[in-house]
Amino acid sequence: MRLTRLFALTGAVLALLVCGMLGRLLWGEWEHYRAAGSGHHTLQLMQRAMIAAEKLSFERGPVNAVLGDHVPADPAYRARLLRARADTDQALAQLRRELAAAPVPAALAGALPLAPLGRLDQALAAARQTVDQLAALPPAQRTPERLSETVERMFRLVPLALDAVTGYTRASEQVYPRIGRILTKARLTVELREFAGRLGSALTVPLASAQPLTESDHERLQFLRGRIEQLRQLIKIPSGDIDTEPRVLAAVARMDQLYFATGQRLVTEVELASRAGRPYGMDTGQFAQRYVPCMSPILALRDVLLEEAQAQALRDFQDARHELMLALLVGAAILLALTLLLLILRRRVVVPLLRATRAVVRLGNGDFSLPPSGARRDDEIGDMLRALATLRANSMDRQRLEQERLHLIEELKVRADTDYLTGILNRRAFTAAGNLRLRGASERNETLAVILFDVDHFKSVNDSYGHDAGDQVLIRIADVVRDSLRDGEIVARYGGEEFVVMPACCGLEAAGALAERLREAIASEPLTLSDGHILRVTASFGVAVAHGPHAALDDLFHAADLALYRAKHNGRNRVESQV
Ligand SMILES: Nc1nc2c(ncn2[C@@H]2O[C@H](COP(=O)(O)OP(=O)(O)OP(=O)(O)O)[C@@H](O)[C@H]2O)c(=O)[nH]1
Repeated sequence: MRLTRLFALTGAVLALLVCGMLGRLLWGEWEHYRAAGSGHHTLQLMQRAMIAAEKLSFERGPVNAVLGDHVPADPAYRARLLRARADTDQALAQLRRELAAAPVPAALAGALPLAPLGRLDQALAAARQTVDQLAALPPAQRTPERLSETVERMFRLVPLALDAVTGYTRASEQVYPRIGRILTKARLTVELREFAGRLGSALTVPLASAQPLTESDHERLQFLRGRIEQLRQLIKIPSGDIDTEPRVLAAVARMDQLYFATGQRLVTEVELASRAGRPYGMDTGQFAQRYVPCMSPILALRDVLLEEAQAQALRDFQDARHELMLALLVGAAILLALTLLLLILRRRVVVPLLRATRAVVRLGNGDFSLPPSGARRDDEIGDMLRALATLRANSMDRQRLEQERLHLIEELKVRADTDYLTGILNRRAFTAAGNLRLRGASERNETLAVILFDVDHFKSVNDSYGHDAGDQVLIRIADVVRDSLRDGEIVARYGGEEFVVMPACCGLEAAGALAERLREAIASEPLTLSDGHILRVTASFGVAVAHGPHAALDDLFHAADLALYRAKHNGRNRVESQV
């Protein structure tokens, strides 16, 4: 796999892993944040439902007062009843608005008892109608049965509202278990308030009719007291930090003092008066005026608990939002760091490595055009690039040396084949070339000729003008002969003042003619020495040919040498051919 692809793949896998981890973290924080938000909302719904239940309980007080009064009822009692009804309607309307404004999460919708609210509306309208009808009757016609039935109808309203409270409490506990215990206590206080109200209402009929309590009334009072005490104990069961909160402790103490001491003593007084056959000394309205305020600490305790739960939910909501923001920031920082790390790795490692690889490949191909960059870096990549630069310099040196060596070999080769004085081929090179040509001529069944010539009286040139002048004569003769030859014809210095020519391909006659032309060229060319002297020299030529598969170069030379000898002997400056 290519390095770039491996790097891209590694980067993608790393990014995926980090994104997965961050996604998991963010999802957890988001869930926490949402749960805290939902908990906060359902808590508000629960509070609204509790207030509605409380208002329904309150409404019973003015109802009892109106039903216990004459016709028309005391306008103050009537006004209280209307105010209580308006308060109840307002509380229910607020609960509905709250529900409509910010619906609870779909998962909880089933847990929220919306149906009881509809039933409550119908039951409330019917109960109020019954109250109004009974209040319109003269007190004598308000039989205990009708009174207790009407009061019972009012009683039945509260459980419907409490159903909603219970539903919202469960929903709150479900989405937000942290405040579940506080909410349970709050719900118990609502129930306690309801039973406290019922305890008071149980005295409505006897007080309204100024009749003693029946055994059934006593039993009912007994039952309600038991349930109230039970609820009181349940509320006091320790359930965590909330029980040590000073505000909660103070609210519980006030409830004990005002309701469980004063309020219940009032009920006991009525009971004792009934048993002793004494008048009660108060009607229903007067009883309610003394008893109802004693129940307010119960609701105060509920409010304190709810405020604590709200505060806790708000704190958690803010904490969750803070945590979510922090997780988002940390996530963004991690992603940024990863991206930067990958970019730095790419820039500092991968790209230099790829460049170095390209440089090495080019070096291998003898191309030094890409100098490795970044050799100043103080790290391993820098070490590698410096080593690469050294390798490149060494390779360049080696290539230069190799070129010099080849040049030298070529030069040596030329020198080995060249006569140092005249620059034409020397005897060794001529012999090699001659053997090659002779072999080729034998194969093709052709004739090969050789012309051997020697400068006449050369010793006297040396003697008369000096050795240097002799050298100049030899150089000049070589030039003259070389200029006279055609392609494929070679000339060599055979030794001393003796030269040899090999024509391209010709017989004895043509070689003789060539020798004659060369002789004439030498003889007719005046040679000007460096000191200004002008010389004319001649040469004698011997021509011989070889033919056939067994021809040897030595024999050919020997034959030419014999012919040359004859040319010398016959007067010099002439051409003699093999006989
Ligand atoms: N200047 C010079 N002289 C050379 C060189 N090689 C040989 N000689 C001289 O050539 C002369 C040859 O002389 P000889 O063999 O007597 O022949 P010649 O004087 O040419 O007489 P013939 O060949 O009989 O015509 C000698 O004096 C050699 O020293 C050379 O490279 N340079």
